[in-house]
Amino acid sequence: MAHIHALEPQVTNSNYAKGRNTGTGHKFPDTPVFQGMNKPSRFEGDIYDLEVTGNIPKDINGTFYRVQPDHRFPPIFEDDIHFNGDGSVTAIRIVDGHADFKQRYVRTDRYVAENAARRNLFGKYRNPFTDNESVKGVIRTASNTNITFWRGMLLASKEDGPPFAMDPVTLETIGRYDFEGQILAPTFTAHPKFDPDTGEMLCFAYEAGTDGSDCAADVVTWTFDADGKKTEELWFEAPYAGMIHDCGISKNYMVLPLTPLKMSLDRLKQGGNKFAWDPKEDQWYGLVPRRGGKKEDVIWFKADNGFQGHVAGCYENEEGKVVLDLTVADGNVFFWFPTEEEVAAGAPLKPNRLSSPTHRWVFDPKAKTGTKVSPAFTWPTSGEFSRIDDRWVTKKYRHFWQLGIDPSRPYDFEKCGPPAGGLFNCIARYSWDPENDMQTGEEDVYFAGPTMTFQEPSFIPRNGGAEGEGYIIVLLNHLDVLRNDVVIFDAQKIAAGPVATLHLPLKLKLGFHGNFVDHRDIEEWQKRREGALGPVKPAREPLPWQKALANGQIHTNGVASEVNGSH
Ligand SMILES: C=Cc1ccc(O)c(OC)c1
Ligand SMILES: [Fe+2]
Repeated sequence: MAHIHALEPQVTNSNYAKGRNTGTGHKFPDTPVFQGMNKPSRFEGDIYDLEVTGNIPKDINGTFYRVQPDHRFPPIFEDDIHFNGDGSVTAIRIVDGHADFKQRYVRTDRYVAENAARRNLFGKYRNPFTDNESVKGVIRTASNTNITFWRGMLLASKEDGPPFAMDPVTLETIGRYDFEGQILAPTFTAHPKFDPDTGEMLCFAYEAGTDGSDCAADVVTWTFDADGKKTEELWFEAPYAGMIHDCGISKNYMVLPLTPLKMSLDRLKQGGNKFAWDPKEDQWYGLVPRRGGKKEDVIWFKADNGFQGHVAGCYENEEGKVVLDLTVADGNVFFWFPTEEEVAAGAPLKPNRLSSPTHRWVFDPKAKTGTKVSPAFTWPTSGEFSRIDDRWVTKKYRHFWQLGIDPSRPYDFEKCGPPAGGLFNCIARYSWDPENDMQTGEEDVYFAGPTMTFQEPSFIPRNGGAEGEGYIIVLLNHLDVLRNDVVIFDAQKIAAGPVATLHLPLKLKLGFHGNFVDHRDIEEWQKRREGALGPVKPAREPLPWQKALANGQIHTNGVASEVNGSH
């Protein structure tokens, strides 16, 4: 009798018929989204004292957190996308030249429901019309995009839902976090920003008006002071219902990049994609006053079509204008959300060949809304995932680090296949040159090698150091042997290569964002929370849209903002 494995090519897809999970098998799709480096890891566990090549600097005492989408169960739809995977958090605790590893899923409401059913119940990315009936009204977010530290807790976030709080030491999920009842909106950004001088958290949400799935243009911005009290809340409308992923903050403004990836409720109802790329639409930037602003005060700038990546720095220059530096690609980065025309034509999905330089925009707060702008200049860095020394958020900064895409370098296609997640084969420090009007500057580049790519870097400040003095910590993907390392560079000497390589005995997934947290901050908050402040309080009540749904009410646009009492 043939061994069962000999039959594998025939049985692999027994789980899918006509693109849908039939429930007859328990295997992930055979698509590139679930293969090779992208194969679900689904691992939770701990590794004490990782193997190290080189020396971990003794002055690092803290934890590097990062989060990855990692589907727990074979998806309902065979063509599911990476962005729809469950959030799974990595913690690399570094102390005294040693490093320990921990990996845990975020126990979202989605996780809990699917875990109990031992199967996927939520359908397509941000399309509740494709869900199993049993999870109607359950918060769908997978909390898979960023992990930030706030007042003694980690917040795992994804822009389609509220954040979930986790314990920074154990990675146990505490629960959905509503800022002690202060945020009842259905959505929350994956890119909250922290003002290093005031201790405030600046955050926002888009598609924020009703149930988080209305495809409308309602936007809200919030500020929390260092004591966790909400001090600002401003509701307004974006020029169109598109994606607003990252933001920049200066001392007096928040800048919201609006990307021409458009939402459509009709499309969702037909079981289609959440977003469609619109190559004819402008990229926009909303300039939002940080203090006491009214909705009439929000100024929108537009520029020729482009796809905004992540923000490096943002600050106000000597003339009081707002400078925003970020990568902007010249086409649709999210090729899995093609144009409506491409979908109608059944065009196959394929990555676009794009250039992605770093743009500098300079916005005049006295300009009229709708003003057309073009970049002040561009630095042809060709990359993504910019980071700075976060102590310089809101300030004129010198250094940023970015992953680079350099197709002129050797790549071992035979061993690695197409580069999963993009050919991020370089990491670089870029330092604006004050002698050259800060328009270009020094490039300090390290090439990973022909079988390796990087994930997003994070900066670790050196105690008492000047701007950019410290380390860069970053995940390295071994695409040939499907394993990950964590590498640490001297932040000022990237080209010199890693000072330490921490070897993981396993493969993670391609993640998105991460942050380093100094251990003194964790300890200080532990003391406060063991004392008068008390433990982190998760949300106690369902969100307004959930209550409305449970009462059979139709949750119309504006209901949530009335509940929030802000108009
Ligand atoms: C990188 C951007 C991005 C934008 C939206 C998402 O839902 C996401 O999920 C991982 C990632
Ligand atoms: Fe992001």
